[in-house]
Amino acid sequence: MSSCDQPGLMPVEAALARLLAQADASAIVETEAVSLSEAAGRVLAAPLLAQLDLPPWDNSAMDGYALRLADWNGEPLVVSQRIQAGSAPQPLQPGTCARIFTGAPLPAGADTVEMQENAVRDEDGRVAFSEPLKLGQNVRAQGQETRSGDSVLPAGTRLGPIELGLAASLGCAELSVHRRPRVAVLSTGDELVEPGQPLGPGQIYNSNRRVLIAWLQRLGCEVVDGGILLDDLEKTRAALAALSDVDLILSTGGVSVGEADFLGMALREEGELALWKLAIKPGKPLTCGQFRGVPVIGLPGNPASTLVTFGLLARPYLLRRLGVQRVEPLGFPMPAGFAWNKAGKRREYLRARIENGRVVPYPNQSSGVLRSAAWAEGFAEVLENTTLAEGDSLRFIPLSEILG
Ligand SMILES: Nc1nc2c(c(=O)[nH]1)N[C@H]1C(S)=C(S)[C@@H](COP(=O)(O)OP(=O)(O)OC[C@H]3O[C@@H](n4cnc5c(N)ncnc54)[C@H](O)[C@@H]3O)O[C@H]1N2
Ligand code: MOO
Ligand SMILES: [Mg+2]
Repeated sequence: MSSCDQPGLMPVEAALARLLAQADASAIVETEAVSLSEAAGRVLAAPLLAQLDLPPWDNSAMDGYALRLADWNGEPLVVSQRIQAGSAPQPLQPGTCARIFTGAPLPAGADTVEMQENAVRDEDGRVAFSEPLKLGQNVRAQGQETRSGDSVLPAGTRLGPIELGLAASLGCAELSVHRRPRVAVLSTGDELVEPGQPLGPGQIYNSNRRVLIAWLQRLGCEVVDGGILLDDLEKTRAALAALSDVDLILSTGGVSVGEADFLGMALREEGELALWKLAIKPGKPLTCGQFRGVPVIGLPGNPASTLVTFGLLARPYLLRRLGVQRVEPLGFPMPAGFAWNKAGKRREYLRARIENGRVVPYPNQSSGVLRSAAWAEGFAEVLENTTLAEGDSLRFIPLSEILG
């Protein structure tokens, strides 16, 4: 990644634009074929082309009777066949109708279906229709959804339940997807201990590792768990050097201006460092660069800072490397349920909920408080240099938009 020579705080948009440009330049192009059962969360490497028409043939949208409208003179019709879904009908005998069910193929010659609620059968089994009929009513025409050869999903589509269902509807058993990005997770900090171990003096449990590993897995990444990295320049250098075969090294902590902030030192010595002091709160000291050619994103260690910067910057970067075009959450406008009196230089992402139609922030917005995010339903965005009165509109970004 190129270094940043801009003084002061970099706006969030500018940082994201740089990250996405880097992602485009290092797109993961290798592909593999996966079965539909393995494809959830993966990204299409080629457009999905329809191999057949959908529906494959004209069929009935209702349980009722199929007829050829031009043959009907208003008199009751004899029922000449019964067509269930999954059967192959005979051509319609002229001047008759066919009993038909939803999803069953229309017999050749029929062009109209009347639902059974508007049909009356007499003692002879003939059918009279009580309402006027319209040509083509209740017929789902062949190809009305998709024509063979249509591109139904573009390359770069993330495959969720709907896309998998669409592929299945077209008979695709396998899809061509980008290979999973290999992402190494390093948790830096002498103070860190894994859950299950006793806490010594000055120690805390490592929570960022769990957040990132679970989140990356949801994003379809292959995770290389680098465990805890002690605050030591030589160890940092060695840990980075051992990760020469990953697509991204993602670390937490050790990026501020403290004397134990070794990530930046290692990058400066043997790679490239762009220490982007971002106009974002939490998350200001996000660090990006490369170590011996491997991209590195150093997220700030405070748990809420890790969460916000991963969600708003590292996640879009990773998705873009897979060719996903729209990678930023949209969110939606909501009225603030609070006043914001002090305009800040950094854009704030408050961990917040919606209560009674208004956005309410968690009372403790310290960047060390992960509990704020567990309570929250999303981020309330307060733009830089902005004050808010209660009722003013702000953008609310639901966590559900970024957690997958
Ligand atoms: N003099 C200054 N000090 C700080 C500044 C500054 O501008 N000038 N920026 C502050 C901001 S903003 C942030 S954010 C933090 C970022 O610091 P680092 O990314 O270098 O992170 P550490 O110092 O290593 O840790 C910060 C905090 O987070 C805890 N932590 C770290 N890793 C984990 C983990 N895996 N799980 C749970 N908690 C973790 C760590 O114990 C610290 O409390 O710097 C400010 N300082
Ligand atoms: O990014 Mo820091 O978390 O603003 O405190
Ligand atoms: Mg640290």
